[in-house]
Amino acid sequence: MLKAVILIGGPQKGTRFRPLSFEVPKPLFPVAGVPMIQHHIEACAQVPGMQEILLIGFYQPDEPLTQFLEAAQQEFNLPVRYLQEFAPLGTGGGLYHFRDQILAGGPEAFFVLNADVCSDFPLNAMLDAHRCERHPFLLLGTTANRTQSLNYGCIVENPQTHEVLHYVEKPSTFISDIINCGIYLFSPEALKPLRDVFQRNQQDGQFCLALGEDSPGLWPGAGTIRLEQDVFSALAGQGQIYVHLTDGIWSQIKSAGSALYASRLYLSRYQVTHPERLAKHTPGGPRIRGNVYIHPTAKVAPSAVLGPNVSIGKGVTVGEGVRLRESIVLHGATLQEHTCVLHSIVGWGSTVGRWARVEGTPNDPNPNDPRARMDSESLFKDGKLRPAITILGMSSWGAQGCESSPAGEGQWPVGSVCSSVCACDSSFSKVPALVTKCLLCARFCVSHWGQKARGAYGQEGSLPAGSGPQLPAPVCPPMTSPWYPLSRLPRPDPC
Ligand SMILES: Nc1nc2c(ncn2[C@@H]2O[C@H](COP(=O)(O)OP(=O)(O)O[C@H]3O[C@H](CO)[C@@H](O)[C@H](O)[C@@H]3O)[C@@H](O)[C@H]2O)c(=O)[nH]1
Repeated sequence: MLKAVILIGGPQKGTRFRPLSFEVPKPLFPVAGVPMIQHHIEACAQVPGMQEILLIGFYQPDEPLTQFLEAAQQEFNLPVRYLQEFAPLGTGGGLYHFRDQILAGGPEAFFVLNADVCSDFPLNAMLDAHRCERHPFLLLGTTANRTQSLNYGCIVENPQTHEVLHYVEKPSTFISDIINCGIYLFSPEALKPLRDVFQRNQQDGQFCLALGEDSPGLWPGAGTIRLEQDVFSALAGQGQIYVHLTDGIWSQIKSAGSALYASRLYLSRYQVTHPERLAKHTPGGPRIRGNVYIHPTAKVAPSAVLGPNVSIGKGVTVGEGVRLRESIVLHGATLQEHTCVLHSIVGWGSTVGRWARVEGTPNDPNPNDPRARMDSESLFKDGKLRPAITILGMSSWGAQGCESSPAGEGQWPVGSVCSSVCACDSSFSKVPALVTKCLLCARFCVSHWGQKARGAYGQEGSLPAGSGPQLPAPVCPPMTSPWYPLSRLPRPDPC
């Protein structure tokens, strides 16, 4: 009997995924048409002997999460339960805290999966490897180039036995090109080292308290366990941790750009795993190029051209003559006639006006380097904007375009792009506008052509106070360049 645990983190995690993680918990963000962790659950459900899947995190169990769990239980005919940590317990703390639930029923082993990875999940191969030797810890490893390996847990293995001899989490200098995929198979004995770390942390805590020190600054709290540093690094070279190497698909999903890349990987995998999810060209239907997912409730005009690598969510409307490529269009969005959307994510309920062009810059791994991985670094480096996909945030006013928005300055729906002079009577209304959220400080912004494109954070054209997430003071960099690829939006008609 087997179990699986998916580490889903919580609201404080996933900051690089903003603004998309404001609207849904990051693990539920749709990648290739289904929530990110549904890919994990599907893979686990296919392992013979899988009895239960546990999600561990520190999200409040809200409606979307509850609905997702119910739907997953029905679809996979397996118990899928959420266990909420009382506080962020790190990657190992939740496993120790909920050890009784994990070990209930006596599983021979349990998988542990990070939620924010995209993979073909070679779980059966890992299980075969585990059953030969029954080591307490089996890690899935893959390769990365020298520079990018520093962003991951790095593994030095014995090439004959695959024992992990040395493990360093995100080293500052090169250690190894074998990286930790965040996918593990643990035997029940793996929980013993976690108990040792827990007890040691408790003793450290008592020591700190005895010194009268403020404990949070000095020790992480008895419950917090970092699987990578506290367990893997500590036990490497002691015959307990082994690595199973894969050359299958794998990528982290940290930023919105990496979600688009992951969507492409999963869409191509659907050819083998779920061909029924891929749209096919039918007479009288839209033209489909390459791998495209269209939710059955979406309305797509026959003259639209979609693909490759497009995912269209529930209730989306795609107008006549629309061109969509390398993009995700989320629930309830509307793409009006002749819109062109490339390398972008169009947020929930957004409207892109007629003839608008929304284009991001792909930042995929270098195709000439077989070991290259997706970079998920910050949007700005050395004060300069790095190439990135375009994201339109969610529309707060539902699926309305600027043309039909309520009159008055600052009344545009977030996420809309106005392609023509709009009906509202504001000083901004005579030029095409993009209404979005600042990717860094999450304030609402309206960017316009000309001078008003700059310095618009929460000032001119901003949405009414209280309409967005209340966050601390903004951390926007100086506006040395527009933060959005404005040059790619349609220019206003000079007349
Ligand atoms: N339940 C729970 N989950 C957590 C917590 N903290 C993080 N997680 C979850 O644990 C996973 C790892 O998150 P991070 O701590 O952000 O680590 P990382 O930078 O993604 O690096 C990890 O994954 C890499 C592969 O993607 C590894 O290479 C690396 O070694 C490490 O395991 C994510 O799925 C995250 O949601 C926590 O306190 N509680």
